[in-house]
Amino acid sequence: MFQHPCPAQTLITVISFYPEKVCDEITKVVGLAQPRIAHRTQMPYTDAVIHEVQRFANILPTSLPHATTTNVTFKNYYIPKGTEVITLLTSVLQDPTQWEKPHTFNPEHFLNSKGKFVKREAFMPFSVGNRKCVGESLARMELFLFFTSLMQKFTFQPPHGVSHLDLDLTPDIGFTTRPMPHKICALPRERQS
Ligand code: HEM
Repeated sequence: MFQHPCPAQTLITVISFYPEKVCDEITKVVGLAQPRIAHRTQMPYTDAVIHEVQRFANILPTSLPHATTTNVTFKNYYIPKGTEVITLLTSVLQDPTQWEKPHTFNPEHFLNSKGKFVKREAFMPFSVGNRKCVGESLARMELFLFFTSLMQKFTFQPPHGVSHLDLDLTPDIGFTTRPMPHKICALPRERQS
């Protein structure tokens, strides 16, 4: 059994419990300027948070279906030509042999003891191989620029009178894992000169 956390739940975890470190990094590296991709290498914590969101709440858990083009024997399983194969990316993204805390949101999965960003072989939300996502570079740029821009300009919280614990964070699991619709307030941050 694998857990499929809701992307919204993960985002709320991030904005509720992790904003300070991300915002400190934004203040230090980006300031009031428009975030640029060149900032990413100087922002290991933010990069780690984004990677951990994708690991913890991957939006395409079963990747895309494929079929074998020849007869294949894989790990003692005989798979005849033409068999449809569906890979479960979550089995790798939450593999207890690969991750220190597979079922916990933990940006430290992508940081070494000195706080430097580390790549992990088992990080594969875009799948692997010849047919891996062709939009990976674009998606990764967009994730960084959107996330840092939003965190730079807003704080996020539930509507007045609603605790973040009251929000319905049940994931809408289908071909993609999506959040259920819910209301959240984006409050402009005070500009500091
Ligand atoms: C966070 C964002 C994204 C995630 C997690 C994601 C994930 C994936 C995954 C898991 C696959 C299946 C790979 C396989 O079959 O083994 C895939 C395929 C694909 N993705 Fe993405 N993707 C994202 C964004 C994008 C974007 C922005 C584009 C285009 C601009 C894109 C275009 C494609 C295309 C064309 C394929 C099919 C590739 C093929 O069959 O050869 N994706 N993606």
